[in-house]
Amino acid sequence: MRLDVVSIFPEYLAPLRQSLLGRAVADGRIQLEVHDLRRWATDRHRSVDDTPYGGGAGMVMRPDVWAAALDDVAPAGATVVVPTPAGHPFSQATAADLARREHLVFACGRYEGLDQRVVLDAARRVEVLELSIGDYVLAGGEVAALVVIEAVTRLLPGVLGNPESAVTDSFGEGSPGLLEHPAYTRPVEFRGLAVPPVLLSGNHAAIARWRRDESLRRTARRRPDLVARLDPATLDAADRAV
Ligand SMILES: Nc1cc(-c2ccc3ccn(Cc4ccc(CN5CCCC5)cc4)c3c2)n[nH]1
Repeated sequence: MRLDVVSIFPEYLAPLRQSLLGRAVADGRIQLEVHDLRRWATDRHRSVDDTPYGGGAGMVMRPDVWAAALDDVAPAGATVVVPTPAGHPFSQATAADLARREHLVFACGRYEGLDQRVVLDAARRVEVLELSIGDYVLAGGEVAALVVIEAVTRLLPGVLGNPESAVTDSFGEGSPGLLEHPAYTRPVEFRGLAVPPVLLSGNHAAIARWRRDESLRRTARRRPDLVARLDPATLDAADRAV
């Protein structure tokens, strides 16, 4: 997979060169290039923003600068991801879809976002996805790009340490729509808090049942919205008793 990120704060993307992802980049399993948007600015002040038509607070990022950047960085066949508070909700399903693509380009805006014609023009020749990572407003797209890139690249074979967990995570295929159960490790007692005895029992059926129950309880308590979406066919009699 090739990743290109365009931003006026390229150093914001430095975390992509750390940890497992950084190693995948260093050994060429992932190609990563971060570009400073100002490279495509034309005037001597290298300005990238201007006042909004129709008035309103803040500044909007200029279409000419962004279009020039995407012309260079996003060839036919690339997928352009534009983080925005107004985007389609980013989900594990979206991450799995993006993980199957060869070339992702992230257009990270600042100020009040990009002139909409940047999206409209790019969509004429590549797929453009406007994505929101949650219902809160960040100061720019860089952190959202880091979130999407991490969620996507951890699904790539050979990038994640433990391929198994990508399946059993809360929103992975392993346990559809349930939050994951609590996890424990040594010591067996810590500051007066014990590990649930079932986990020490070696009774794998009882352990699986306990984990399932805990997932159902947590999901019912913290995410009633997910419970509403659960497919009743995936709930057995014991589930219904929780
Ligand atoms: N999931 C998620 C993604 C982002 C995000 C992504 C890219 C950019 C680029 C600039 N901004 C700041 C920003 C500030 C104000 C407005 C204006 N809107 C009016 C009403 C609510 C806000 C838009 C945009 C970003 C924010 N935030 N949250």
